[in-house]
Amino acid sequence: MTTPREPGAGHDGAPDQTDDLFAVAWVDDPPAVRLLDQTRLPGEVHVIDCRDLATLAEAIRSLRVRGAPALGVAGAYGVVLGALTGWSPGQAAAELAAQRPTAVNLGWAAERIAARGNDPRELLAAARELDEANAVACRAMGRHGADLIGELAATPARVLTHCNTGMLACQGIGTAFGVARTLHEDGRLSHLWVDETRPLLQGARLTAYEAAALDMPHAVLADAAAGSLLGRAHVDAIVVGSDRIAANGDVANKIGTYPLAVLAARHGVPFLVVAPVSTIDPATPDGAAIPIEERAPDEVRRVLGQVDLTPAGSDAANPAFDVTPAELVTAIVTERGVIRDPDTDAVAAHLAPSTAARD
Ligand SMILES: CSC[C@@H](O)[C@@H](O)C(=O)COP(=O)(O)O
Repeated sequence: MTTPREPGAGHDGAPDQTDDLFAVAWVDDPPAVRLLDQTRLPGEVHVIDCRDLATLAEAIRSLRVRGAPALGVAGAYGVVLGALTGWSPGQAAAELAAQRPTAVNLGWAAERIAARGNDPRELLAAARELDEANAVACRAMGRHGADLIGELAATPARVLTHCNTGMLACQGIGTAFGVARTLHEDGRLSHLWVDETRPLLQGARLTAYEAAALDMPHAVLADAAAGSLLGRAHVDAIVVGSDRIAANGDVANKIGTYPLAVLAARHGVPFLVVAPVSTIDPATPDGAAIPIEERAPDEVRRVLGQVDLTPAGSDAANPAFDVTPAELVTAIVTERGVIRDPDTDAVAAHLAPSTAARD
């Protein structure tokens, strides 16, 4: 199956060259959470329909759907699916949230939908609302982030990013990738440097796929090459997403993000974190309290499950995320605007006007 959306519908109402791309969709008959299987990209555009919670849970665990905001949408529709297949909404939310412990959007969205009661029609309406709000938030983040780069760096800018934070991770145009895309649409992106993002290569496989589909000037690099590019002044700004932002502004994101923040500080380059307000978790006081997902050693020992890299007897460490201390973050960009020099007070002030938007 390859055409999950109406041709030309776009992801936020605006037609683009990536209309066949999506992360998550709801299907009515028979009820299913439809996913574009991201483990098969870029080679194959393959769609799967999850008709029960166990199938969806496996898909989330194995990164067929991934990226914090898209996980939130999958969790939201997952609660609807659960309610239609014999689960209580609360149990369904807990089951889904347990699959990816670091990405706070998953549990947040699932619990938010579950709190709406037991009527599947009511749950579906709420999940659809959340899905659509994501796309709107992405556009706002893209604009705020692009304008901030225009202020902090020379444009057209050479931007470096990590992992995949585009429409595959978000449904809308993306978080960090949405900033690069907005710069591109403005004619202010000179080049996008794409970290390959070991071990699962979300940058090489997914971000490059989206950048190519949008004709964005880009190049993939080995993660370890970022320091060389910064050392030679080939990077004007680093822009990343996040899976959870603590109340003090510490940021969890894909493993390899923290070294980029250190490099950015060393070279005086702005380090921007772009994420919706729903990624800020006021219940997590600081980075040390963020649960870090440990994944299977084989993801490191074998290339995409196919080629052995290490001798049979070698163990491997595979933390999926790292934590960047707030002091290394130039600014956090949300759909509401910019948190400069984030700390506990600045984050609280950003949330203050309408905590209801997150709760
Ligand atoms: C907009 S997405 C922000 C993060 O979710 C993204 O940078 C990331 O780390 C994704 O990790 P993944 O393990 O692929 O789900």
